[in-house]
Amino acid sequence: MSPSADLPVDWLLEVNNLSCGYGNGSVVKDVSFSLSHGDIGCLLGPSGCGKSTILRALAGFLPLSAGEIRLQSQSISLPGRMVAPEKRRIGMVFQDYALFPHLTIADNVGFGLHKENRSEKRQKVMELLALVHLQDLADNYPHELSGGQQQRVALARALAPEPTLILLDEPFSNLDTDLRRRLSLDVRDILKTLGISAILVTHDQQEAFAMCDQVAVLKDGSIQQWDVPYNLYHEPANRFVAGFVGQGGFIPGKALGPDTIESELGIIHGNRAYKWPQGTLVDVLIRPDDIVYDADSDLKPKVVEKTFAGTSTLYRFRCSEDTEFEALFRSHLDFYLGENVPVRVEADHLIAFERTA
Ligand SMILES: Nc1ncnc2c1ncn2[C@@H]1O[C@H](COP(=O)(O)OP(=O)(O)OP(=O)(O)O)[C@@H](O)[C@H]1O
Repeated sequence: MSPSADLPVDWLLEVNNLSCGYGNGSVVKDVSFSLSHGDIGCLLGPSGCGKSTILRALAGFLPLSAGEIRLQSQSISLPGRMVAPEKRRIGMVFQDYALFPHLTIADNVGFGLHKENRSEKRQKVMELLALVHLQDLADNYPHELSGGQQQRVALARALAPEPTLILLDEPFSNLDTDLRRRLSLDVRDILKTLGISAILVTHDQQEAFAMCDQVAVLKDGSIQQWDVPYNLYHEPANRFVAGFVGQGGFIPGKALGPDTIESELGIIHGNRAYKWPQGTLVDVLIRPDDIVYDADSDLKPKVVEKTFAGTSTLYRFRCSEDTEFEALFRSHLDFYLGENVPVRVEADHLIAFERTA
């Protein structure tokens, strides 16, 4: 859980109004967020939005043009002043593992350990390898391991110097879907067990939601919302977040009252009051799980697309040219293309934005 806003917080990481980029241009603009001790944060967004650039600034590889980065209340980056990367106590795990091919797994993990004597080092390395379930492969070489195993070694190596913060740059993107799901949960467990905070960069929102306590959704170098996954999905701050996070699309509507909207799907009541005057034209977010099958409903949109996905089927329905939406039904509810299906809206969260065009 994140601390409540009215309590004084002992932040591990504070990023205040950070701007940075390459050459004279700013790629990241006025980014601010804070991470508390033991939390896992995420930078989520489309390709090119600046996720890795923020990570490079956190690691100390990129100077700031404005703002400040503080770690454990110490300033580590300001315009014109940076603590060197190796002095930050920040570990990194990359997409391509970046293991040394000529070193054994044990030597890879122990590479950054300089203070310990030989036997202390071996003991620490074996403890870390046990943590990532690879103690039996200590004397093997990287090329003898699978991608998932190599990424576990990379994590163990990053954890060895006991960093304050770990940065994970798309660490699972070279792995197949099943493995990346399992490994992301394993990594979360390991970090939580050790109480180590992390920032994960990913464009996979399922991974972000499963692994992280706080997520920043980025667009064009700016944070659109920094929040817990539940709020990003159910309380998106703007239209971009609403469209980027989760499935769903917008249908046109008209405000009848602060929490009531009239649309081709009927009157939609919500859980929040908006300040629009009555009659305001709005776009309402409809998620596939907001639509339920109801044999008694008079609303009977037509199936225009159908995607079978095993236990469920995703339907695309059309009421009119302006009003199309998706619905996810258990696959025993089997309808044919062109069929008119009785449905109704069952949305706990009313998400709508004033229509701009
Ligand atoms: N070394 C560089 N020199 C100049 N421009 C760069 C450099 N690295 C990245 N950029 C530019 O900065 C912008 C943000 O890149 P960044 O790698 O931070 O995006 P990203 O969100 O991590 O994208 P992806 O998900 O594709 O990795 C892009 O427009 C990119 O072209």
